[in-house]
Amino acid sequence: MKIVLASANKGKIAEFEKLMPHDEVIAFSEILGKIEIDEDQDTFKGNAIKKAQTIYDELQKIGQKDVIVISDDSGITVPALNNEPGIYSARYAGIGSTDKENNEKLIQNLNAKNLEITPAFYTACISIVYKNEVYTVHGWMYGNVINKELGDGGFGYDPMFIPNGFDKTLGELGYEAKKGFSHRTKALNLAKKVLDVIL
Ligand SMILES: O=c1[nH]c(=O)c2ncn([C@@H]3O[C@H](COP(=O)(O)OP(=O)(O)OP(=O)(O)O)[C@@H](O)[C@H]3O)c2[nH]1
Ligand SMILES: [Mg+2]
Repeated sequence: MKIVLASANKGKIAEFEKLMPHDEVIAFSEILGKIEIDEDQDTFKGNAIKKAQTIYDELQKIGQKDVIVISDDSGITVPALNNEPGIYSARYAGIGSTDKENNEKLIQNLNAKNLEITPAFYTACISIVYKNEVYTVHGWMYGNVINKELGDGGFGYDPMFIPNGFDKTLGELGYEAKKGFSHRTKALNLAKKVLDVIL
């Protein structure tokens, strides 16, 4: 069955395609074009459900009834910075900001507190909508964030994040390492169990 990803983030879409090599995975924009979804909920879960439900409803309107929609709302949390940026990770430096601008803002805020390295974690909430029922699962990845970017693998904050058990950033380690233990991998492994039950 066709799985529609309710995401416009190229980094995430590339990861989902690699994590689900046996499924027909398609980004919503290939069917529906550009849709802006206001991520106005106060949790990863709330925003993940809103994204999946919005895309599911749009597909129903054009007669694509028998689809599975999967969304991902994710971000990085730094306890020493009052849990910033958290659900605001994609727009930390303002709405429409690039990964580079968000990373610069995180570096500035770490430097303002003289933090060269401090604990941080990623959260991913994946929501599934199928036959108008909603399911959600979460995954986490723990480690430290540093006040500089190293490596150019991954996306977003990956060049600033050193996962527990490693001495390199995800930007240096690259996707093959990240996919073994990332927040998205863990959440998607649970999502696959949900799909096994409901399909
Ligand atoms: O280095 C990173 N490695 C990751 O594995 C990762 N996962 C999430 N993030 C950050 O958190 C925001 C999510 O925000 P978000 O869930 O709203 O996604 P988004 O707005 O980019 O796309 P969409 O899926 O909503 O269309 C993203 O932009 C990234 O900055 C990551 N950064
Ligand atoms: Mg978003």
